[in-house]
Amino acid sequence: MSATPSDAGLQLRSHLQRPGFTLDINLSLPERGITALFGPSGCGKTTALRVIAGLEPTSSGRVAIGGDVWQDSASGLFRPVHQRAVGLVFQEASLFDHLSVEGNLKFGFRRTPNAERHQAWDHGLALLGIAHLLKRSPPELSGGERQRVAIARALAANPRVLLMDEPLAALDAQRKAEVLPWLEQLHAKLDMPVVYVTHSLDEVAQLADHLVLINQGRLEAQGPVIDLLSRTDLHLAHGDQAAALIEATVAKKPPGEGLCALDFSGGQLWLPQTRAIPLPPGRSVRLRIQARDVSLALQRPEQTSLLNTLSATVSELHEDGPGQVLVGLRLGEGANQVRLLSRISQLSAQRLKLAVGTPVFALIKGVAMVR
Ligand SMILES: Nc1ncnc2c1ncn2[C@@H]1O[C@H](COP(=O)(O)OP(=O)(O)OP(=O)(O)O)[C@@H](O)[C@H]1O
Repeated sequence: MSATPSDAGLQLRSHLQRPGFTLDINLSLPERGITALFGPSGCGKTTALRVIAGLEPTSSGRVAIGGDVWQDSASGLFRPVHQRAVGLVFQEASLFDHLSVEGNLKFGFRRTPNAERHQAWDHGLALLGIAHLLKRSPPELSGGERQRVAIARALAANPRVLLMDEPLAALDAQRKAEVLPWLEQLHAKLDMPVVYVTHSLDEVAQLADHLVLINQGRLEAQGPVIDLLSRTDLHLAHGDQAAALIEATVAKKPPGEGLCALDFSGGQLWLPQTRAIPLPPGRSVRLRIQARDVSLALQRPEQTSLLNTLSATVSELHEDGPGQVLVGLRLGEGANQVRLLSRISQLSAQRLKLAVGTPVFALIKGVAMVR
């Protein structure tokens, strides 16, 4: 069956009943990029991943990728896990200790047609940066290296979809930071959907292109991660972790020694140049701006050490915890408008007489370049 635009990605419709838990979701995921499944513990993220993999035979519904149907309760079709082209990566890298890294990767190849092996081998080694580890055995690898080998092994099977269940959860902060850049490039370099279960908003901000929010077995929202993180009707925009993401481009001219300028449709942001080699002009980056790092003023402050002050318009106001207000802001014009969040005290909002439509200046104390 050939793929049509409507079914080119991954379709998942599942109804599954357990004592005290029901999964009832209907998802349509893009054919490329990283989709993060996010939600509280026990909401059904791992179960959704297992349904895609064919590990939950009691689930009724439909699973299809690119027009290839793996499960369809209406016609009684259920392909078991070994007949679904899925790459699986778990919290703990389940490598064979008695085999070298090379042996583990070759095991991943066992169902890959010979003609496809050479390219998949080179691709996997380069993508995960593990060519120098081939002769080692798994006990001789760090936790981060083990996970990179586990991902390469999952890719060696030439899957249609890569399923990752909290692949960084068992690693300490330093190892996580070591593996994240490798995961980050998967979204651009893999020609397949990656479904990524996580508890970490940092990982969502850095890795995800698309976000699926699950709550108590049900779909709360799904869409591009940039849209969802700043949607004030969703819980992610509230509380101390609230932050907006902005896609920007490195500008041609640095604004000063040791600084980097980033253009986006709402203006320009300046950041300290933290890398020894300056980022090339035109390079796309993703920025994360926390709501608590955005203050508001009615006039542009003339004398301030802050690097970034942007004109914006108040688009929403919501009470957000005791004495706090979450302010939704719009920057830029028309279809290219960008959303930002600001969390200020209720007293400040009253003093500034903020209302929807008030023009303000957003004073930005911190900007993190997350990718
Ligand atoms: N093998 C099982 N048998 C019975 N119930 C299960 C089983 N595995 C999970 N559950 C239950 O199903 C529900 C969903 O679990 P699931 O592991 O999918 O959640 P999760 O969102 O991945 O959680 P976490 O973030 O804590 O890993 C929970 O109520 C859980 O207790």
